[in-house]
Amino acid sequence: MELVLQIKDLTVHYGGFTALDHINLNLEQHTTLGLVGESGSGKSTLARVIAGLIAPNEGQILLGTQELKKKRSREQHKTIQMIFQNPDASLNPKHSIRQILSEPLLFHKIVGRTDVEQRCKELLNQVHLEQKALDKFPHEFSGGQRQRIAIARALSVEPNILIADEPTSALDVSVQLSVLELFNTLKAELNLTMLFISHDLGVINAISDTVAVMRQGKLVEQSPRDQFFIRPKHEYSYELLSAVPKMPK
Ligand SMILES: Nc1ncnc2c1ncn2[C@@H]1O[C@H](COP(=O)(O)OP(=O)(O)OP(=O)(O)O)[C@@H](O)[C@H]1O
Repeated sequence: MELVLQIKDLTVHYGGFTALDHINLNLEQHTTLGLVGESGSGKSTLARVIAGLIAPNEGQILLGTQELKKKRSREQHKTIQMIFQNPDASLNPKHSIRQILSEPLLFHKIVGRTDVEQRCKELLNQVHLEQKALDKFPHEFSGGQRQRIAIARALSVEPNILIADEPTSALDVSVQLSVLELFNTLKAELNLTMLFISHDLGVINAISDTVAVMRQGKLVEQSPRDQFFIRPKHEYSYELLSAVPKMPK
């Protein structure tokens, strides 16, 4: 299997506090890596460094064979897209859904002007929203629908890697499952490569091919999903698993 992303000895300090401590992690093409760990273990920091939102103090990020530096090219920015816990982080409230979806399509020259409308409709279709959504604004949608729009926006530029940071955690329990199912459908349909962050082991079990565990800024385990849930390698993973009252599946 081809490695699309390699993280080598990645370290991030916030002042005197070490949020990431020499992290090594590999992401294989067309697979989903589930990143799990307690609150404050460094999951979001890792996601942000990979997405280029924070510069690391030490270490390397390799995209294929190319090293991602602090200053990234437009192409490199396009390649890794991120979905946040709160969809509003990536949706401008003053813009219609048409504007929200067309802007990255045109900026990154994914399609020409004449094809933008059609591509926006296809993107909405992909996230199971109706085409009439194009004329509306973010506040006219529910939280789950807004997350679908954020997903469509991230997918619009045809990224190589999608990072989803707790994408269902801020949603009502009733819609969490449908958004998770959407991720699973998209994963299969589009052959996505994903880094999927969640503190919820049920969610991790449902979406991941591989599971990585973080604790206090360190990566303590990276194992195939089934192995992690049946026979984890690290003592801390056992602790996490035994803290869950009842696992789905
Ligand atoms: N900008 C910042 N300045 C200082 N400390 C920070 C900053 N961002 C995060 N931290 C600290 O770094 C540690 C890791 O935070 P991070 O958000 O990466 O963890 P997390 O595993 O994603 O947690 P959560 O699940 O609660 O989001 C935490 O102790 C946090 O308080």
